[in-house]
Amino acid sequence: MNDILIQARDLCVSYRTSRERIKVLRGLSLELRRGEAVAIIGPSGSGKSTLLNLLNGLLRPDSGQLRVFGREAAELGEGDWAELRRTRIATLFQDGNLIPTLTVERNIAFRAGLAGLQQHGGQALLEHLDIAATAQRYPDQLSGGQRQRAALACAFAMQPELILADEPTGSLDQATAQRAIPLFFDAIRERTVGALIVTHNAELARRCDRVLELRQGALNPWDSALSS
Ligand SMILES: Nc1ncnc2c1ncn2[C@@H]1O[C@H](COP(=O)(O)OP(=O)(O)OP(=O)(O)O)[C@@H](O)[C@H]1O
Repeated sequence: MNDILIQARDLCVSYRTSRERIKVLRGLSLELRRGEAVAIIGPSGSGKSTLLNLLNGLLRPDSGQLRVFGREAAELGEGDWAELRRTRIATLFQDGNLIPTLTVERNIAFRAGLAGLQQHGGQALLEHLDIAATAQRYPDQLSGGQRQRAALACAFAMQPELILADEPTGSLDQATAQRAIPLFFDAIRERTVGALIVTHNAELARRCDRVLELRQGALNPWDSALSS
C-alpha cells in the first residue's frame, strides 16, 4: 500500500478571463501521507479552493508534477478521476454536497453505495453527530449546521482514503463542532485516512499534524508567532 497519498511539486495554476491571466498557485509543493491531517490556512482569495479542486481532479495544473495515490495525475482521465471521487476521495465543500431529492438516510446509503459499500453505519454516524432525528428529512428541511453534519456523515460512510475539506465546521456552533471534530480524527487514525482541511477553526487546526499557510501561491509551515 502506498503511504503517500498526495505528492505535489512546483504546481502552477492560473485562470484565464477575457482580460487577464490570474496566477493563483505559483510553485506549490505538498506531501500528504496516510493517517496524516494537514490544515491549510490562508487569506481570502489565496487559492485554497483552487488547491482542493486541483487535488480533486476538477482542475488541471498549468505545470508542475502531481501524484495522487502513487499515480501520475497527468495520466488520469476524467473517468479515472470520477472513479477516485466515487471510491477513494471524499470532498466536503462549505455548502455540503447532498442530493436534494434524497432524504439524509438515502443520501448516506447512496454515497456508500457509489463506493461499493452495503454496510455504512450511517445511523451510528447520525447519532454521533446528533442529527439522528433528521434521517427521514430532505436537505432543504435542514438547518445549515445540520446539512453540514449530514454531509460529514455521507463522507465518512463512503470510507474514503483521502478527505478534502473546505471549512467542514464552518456552519457549526462551538458545541456541535466539538462533537464533529473528534469524528474526523477517529476516522483519520483508525482508518488511516489522509485529510487536507481548509479551516479557520483554531481547535480543528490545532488537532492536525501540521498547519500550512497558503500565501503568494505557495505553501509554507504556518508560524503562529509571526501572525500574532
Ligand atoms: N473561475 C475563475 N476564474 C477566474 N478567477 C478565479 C476563478 N476562480 C477563482 N478565481 C480567482 O482565483 C483566486 C483564488 O481563488 P480561490 O477561490 O481559490 O481562493 P480561496 O483562498 O479559496 O478564497 P476564500 O477564502 O475567499 O474562499 C482569487 O483571486 C479568485 O478571484
